Amino acid sequence: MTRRKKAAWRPKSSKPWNDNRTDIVSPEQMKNANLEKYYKMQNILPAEEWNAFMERLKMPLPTTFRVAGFRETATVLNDLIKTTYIPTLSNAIDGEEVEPPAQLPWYPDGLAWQFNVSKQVLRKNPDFKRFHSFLVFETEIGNISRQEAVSMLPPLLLDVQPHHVVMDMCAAPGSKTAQLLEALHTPSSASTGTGTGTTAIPPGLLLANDSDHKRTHLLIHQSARLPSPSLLVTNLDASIFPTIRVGAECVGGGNGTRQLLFDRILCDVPCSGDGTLRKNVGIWLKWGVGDGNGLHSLQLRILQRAMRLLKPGGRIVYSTCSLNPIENEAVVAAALRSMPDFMLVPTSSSLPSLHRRPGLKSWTPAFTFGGKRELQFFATYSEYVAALGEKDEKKYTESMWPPEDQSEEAWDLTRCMRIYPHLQDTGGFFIAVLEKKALETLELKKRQADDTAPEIATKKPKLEEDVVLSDAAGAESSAIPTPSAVKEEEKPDVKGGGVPNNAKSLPLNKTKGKQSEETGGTFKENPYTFLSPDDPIVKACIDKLHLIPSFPDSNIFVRNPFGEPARSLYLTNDIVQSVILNNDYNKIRLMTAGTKLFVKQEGAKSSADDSEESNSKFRILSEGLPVVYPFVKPETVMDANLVTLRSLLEVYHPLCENFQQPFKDAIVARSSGCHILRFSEEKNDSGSLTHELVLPIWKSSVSLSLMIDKKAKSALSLRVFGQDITTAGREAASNQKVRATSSGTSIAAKDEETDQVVIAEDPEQANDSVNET
Ligand SMILES: C[S@@+](CC[C@H](N)C(=O)[O-])C[C@H]1O[C@@H](n2cnc3c(N)ncnc32)[C@H](O)[C@@H]1O
Repeated sequence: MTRRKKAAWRPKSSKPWNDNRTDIVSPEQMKNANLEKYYKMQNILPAEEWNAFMERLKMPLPTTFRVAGFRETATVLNDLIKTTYIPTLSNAIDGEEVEPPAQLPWYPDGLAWQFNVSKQVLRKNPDFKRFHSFLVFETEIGNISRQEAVSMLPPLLLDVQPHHVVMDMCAAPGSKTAQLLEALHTPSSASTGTGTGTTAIPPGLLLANDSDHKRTHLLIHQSARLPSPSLLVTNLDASIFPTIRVGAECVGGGNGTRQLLFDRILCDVPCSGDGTLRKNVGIWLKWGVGDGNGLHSLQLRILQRAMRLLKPGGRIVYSTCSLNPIENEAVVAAALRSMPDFMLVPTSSSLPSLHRRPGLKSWTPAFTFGGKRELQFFATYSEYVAALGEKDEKKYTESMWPPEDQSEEAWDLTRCMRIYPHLQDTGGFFIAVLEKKALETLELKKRQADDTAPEIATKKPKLEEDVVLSDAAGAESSAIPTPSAVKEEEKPDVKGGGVPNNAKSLPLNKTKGKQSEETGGTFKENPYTFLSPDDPIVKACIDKLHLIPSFPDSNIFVRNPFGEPARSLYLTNDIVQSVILNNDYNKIRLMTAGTKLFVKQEGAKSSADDSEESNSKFRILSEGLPVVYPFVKPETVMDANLVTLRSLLEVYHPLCENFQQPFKDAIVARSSGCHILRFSEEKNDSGSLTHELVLPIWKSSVSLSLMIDKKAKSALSLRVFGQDITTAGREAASNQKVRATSSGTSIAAKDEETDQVVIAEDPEQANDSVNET
């Protein structure tokens, strides 16, 4: 379970950007004798760097953010930051040179930024204020993600491709999940930054898991910002993550089902979090050696489980925001020794402009005994055991000590990556990249080791599943003691919650209701019921949007046992559908899958009473449009210009007859219901659109509505027209003026009072768990 610290560690209120948390810990309190003693003993740094390291630990973190979302949108927004905002942000203020935001040099495509300006500057400088409100709006709608710089690293090193089967084992609140999803939707290598376009429906999948139910909801909220038919979210203990079955046709062909093995796994495990000291200043008061010691066993079990779920040739990134070797190198070393078919990938040449240090080869665990705070260091496990009194429990395992034999090059711990705060003004972090030997290498090794090799060589190659299972068996007989062996789960029972393997070839409506039969335990999610492509609502949605035949119309599901398209229709890709059909969603605690695509337009009136019209009451969600758009016949999309966009933003329901020609005639001729508008690049006196934009509208009998939410409208308005021209935006501005005038307080003074530089806080920060970045 997560080690969540008590109330004293949390902010009293949400303070998004005020990192200098003097409300909790004064600068004088930023010291901890045990912490210093412990890390000095570990020799984490050369002596001459120690002071710089400690000084930096006491300073607030600079603000970092990432331009998020699908690659094309992100690139457009990033260009806007570079061309519109940055040139205005380098003025001297009161004679003081202000550093404009700078791109993190190691982040692909320059999509991540860092800035470090005082609140005074943000208050005084109108250009910074303008930049700030741009960031606020774009963050609220998910185009910008405020994330610690070091926390952006693990997904980059995982090198996810669209065809990969990926798992994020400890995913909540989901900032790294969002990056992984982006990579899954970006053809070509996301890590090298060469990705350009977007894959609307990638063939691979991302399974994001977290054992904390509440935090899993945050994760779902976060990842909904990037609609993906390839996403699954589960709520399980990663250290005993069950076997997932999938139709053989999705994993190389054949009949029946196979165990789903992963190409890529991120283990961003729960940790003591002392690398986040600059942000979570409460750690200065609370840090204890027991935090890391107590987590070692869980961390190791999670990593070992990931290793068993990995395909041959696959890759795992293990990461923590802790500096403690017990949670880092010790876990990696023990895991490698328990499964010798893995190697550590050298990381020194990846992301060349990132300053990092190699992993440690030696360290000395420390403990406190008898309620005393004094640390006792033990160079070996046997010294520790010898020091225990008769009544003392032998709580810790040998795996916490450095391995004696470190001659194996493939397990060289210096291949791990350590990031320290003083190296490039970040938090502290640890990353190890592990790879499992490819199938051919494994088989060759088996043959060499086996006297009966010639006989085996004539047999069919082993299934991936068999190889993994035999590895697991090997692991359990390994000489290295591990905190607790993970049992290989039995194949899940597919009868209650799943359907036969050939479900897709069965009439799909036969699956309706099946999964609702078993709703054991406390898991109370609605079932997943796939609709037949012949379902009248599915057909109406497809017809209305003029989708081409390659649209995966048999992958649409609803979340009720009866297959009633009551409110929302969701879309998966083939492999996610196969996971849903071949597993009991209760047993795998499947919280959500795929992406919501169509929703019923409440209050929509049909102009005719026939059922075809009433089926057209469903509309495409704006978030789902990027997924569907590649399947829309281009000639059915309506062209519109900036004048039309302005009217749609300024008024909630502009009348069709008030639009300019030629759009007026075109929209009048359309039936009521959902339509898609396309705006091309354009510049006029009032605004400028630098990229093609597609938006959904709803036509009632006489008027139109732009079907994006208020915040998205405001953000779009700021981007295109340089100001918030929306009804909501105008109302908010005039209310603010009235409030300021009636209280006699200027808006600037108000800012001073709140003492914040505000961009909507990311949920990670809102939850303020000490053990994460
Ligand atoms: C460091 S945080 C993950 C941060 C996340 N990767 C991100 O970037 O937003 C660790 C997470 O592990 C979860 N966790 C703790 N124990 C777990 C377990 N046994 N299995 C799965 N998740 C666990 C916690 O709930 C927490 O959300």
